[in-house]
Amino acid sequence: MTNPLKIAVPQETAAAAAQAGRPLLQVRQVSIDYRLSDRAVRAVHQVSLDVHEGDRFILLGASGCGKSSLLKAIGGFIPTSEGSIELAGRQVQKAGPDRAMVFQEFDQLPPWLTVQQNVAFPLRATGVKRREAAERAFTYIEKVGLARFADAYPHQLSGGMKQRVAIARALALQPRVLLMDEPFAALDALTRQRMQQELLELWAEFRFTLVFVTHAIDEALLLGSRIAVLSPHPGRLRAEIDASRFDAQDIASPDFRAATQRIHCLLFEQAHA
Ligand SMILES: Nc1ncnc2c1ncn2[C@@H]1O[C@H](COP(=O)(O)OP(=O)(O)OP(=O)(O)O)[C@@H](O)[C@H]1O
Repeated sequence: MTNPLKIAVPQETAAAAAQAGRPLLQVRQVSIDYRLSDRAVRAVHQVSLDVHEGDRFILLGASGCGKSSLLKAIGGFIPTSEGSIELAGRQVQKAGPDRAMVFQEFDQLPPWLTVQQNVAFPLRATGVKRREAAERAFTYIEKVGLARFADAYPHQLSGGMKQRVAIARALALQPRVLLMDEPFAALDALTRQRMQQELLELWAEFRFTLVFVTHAIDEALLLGSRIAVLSPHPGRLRAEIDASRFDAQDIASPDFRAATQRIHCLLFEQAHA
């Protein structure tokens, strides 16, 4: 069955990029500094990454290593100090609907809007007609299993349900890249596991390109097809790991444990470097 709501890919750009064999997202020698009143803090130092169409790309590192800063720069929310970020061959300079973001916080949904309105609102803001926005919003609300809650307000939902709404809202925009900043970190362990599984199911259906920030090694191995391990403060690219062979059934396997150990060593060694 064809899916009319498959993530939209501008054909000419995608074809051109694919023809040139270029990654969808190119991060080149990017550094990010924050200016404080008396000094500058370097959060990210000369990181280069290639993210290809359909990748589930993980930015993994200890707290404070600059993962969120890098994600925000990809989103166009903060500037880089040096280097460049290109999406489909175009320089990222500001935020845009081609990069939808899901955050960790449960309060990312305007509380005065229903679930349906929360998902439809950004679509309307990007010029989608009212009826199409309503239909598309409801389709994605169904996809995340919240059809019965379309008229509920955020305060009537659990943390996991709010994150599902945030995911539906982001996917409904049909972005070129879905950016997720530790979206499950504030959930209890069981809900987190369920959400990870659901995210993989959504990916299997829509094959979106995902850039996902986490500090949890098991989450990175489960969700990622590729993992960029970042060293601590300022974040530098320490290693890139292929994680495409793992899924939920592998968690107890020797291969999964070995990969966990290897990443642990990378993080541990660098912490003492
Ligand atoms: N707005 C800001 N102003 C000044 N410094 C900042 C700002 N945001 C982040 N930083 C600093 O930049 C560094 C990287 O922060 P960032 O939040 O990107 O790291 P992170 O790896 O995502 O951390 P966490 O996992 O704890 O969220 C930290 O030292 C942090 O204190």
